[in-house]
Amino acid sequence: MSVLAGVRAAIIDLDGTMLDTIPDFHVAINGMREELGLGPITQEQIALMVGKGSENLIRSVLALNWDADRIEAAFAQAMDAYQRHYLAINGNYSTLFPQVTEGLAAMKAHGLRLACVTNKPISFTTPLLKLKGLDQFFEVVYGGDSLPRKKPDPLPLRTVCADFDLPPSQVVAIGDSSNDAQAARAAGCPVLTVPYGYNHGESIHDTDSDGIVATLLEAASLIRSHHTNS
Ligand SMILES: O=C(O)COP(=O)(O)O
Ligand SMILES: [Mg+2]
Repeated sequence: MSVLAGVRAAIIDLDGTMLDTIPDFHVAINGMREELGLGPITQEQIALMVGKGSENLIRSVLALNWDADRIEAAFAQAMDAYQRHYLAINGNYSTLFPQVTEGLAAMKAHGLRLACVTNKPISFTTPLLKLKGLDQFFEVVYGGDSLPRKKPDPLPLRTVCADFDLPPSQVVAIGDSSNDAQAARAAGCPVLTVPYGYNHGESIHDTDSDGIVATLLEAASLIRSHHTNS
């Protein structure tokens, strides 16, 4: 996988890559639904809708019951309720996927610079990274509302490359979904995917990437092996 040979930095996705946040989403979404007079939905339903930011998630959740006009009429109230419920429990039900901390530590030890780019709002992201002890690894963190456009647009990845003063070919993106892969391809970054996250109900094998890694620790080893071989 020679595309990894010159890699000097990594951009890591959050939901579905570092943290299993579906249980947090589940509590917050059902809290919002209850306020709107709607019944609870399952974690499995929510996992199909996560990855394209809060607005998309709320619209998808409401579309289970309501038509477009009704969604628009209630959207501001729904977002307000969702944000309030999410911030009240942010991180309490979510867990680290296996070997995330070890993988990030290994990447740092190999001299890689690290950024986190997520479609999660930055007001959720910053306290969550801190609570889970992940903030220490990242020089740069962008949420879904930090920049004018979010993934799958390449802007957040290109911005990190500029921040690090590195060409995209030297910055690998690692994520769990086709959003991450599309953003990376459009930015010109190599991309690795993990198979355990949320890929809109699609197999990660159908997503265009430079390789599937079982954990972030495996990603760290793979990047290192290409350094030492190059
Ligand atoms: O909140 C989301 O849409 C998920 O975001 P992420 O997978 O980009 O971290
Ligand atoms: Mg993700």
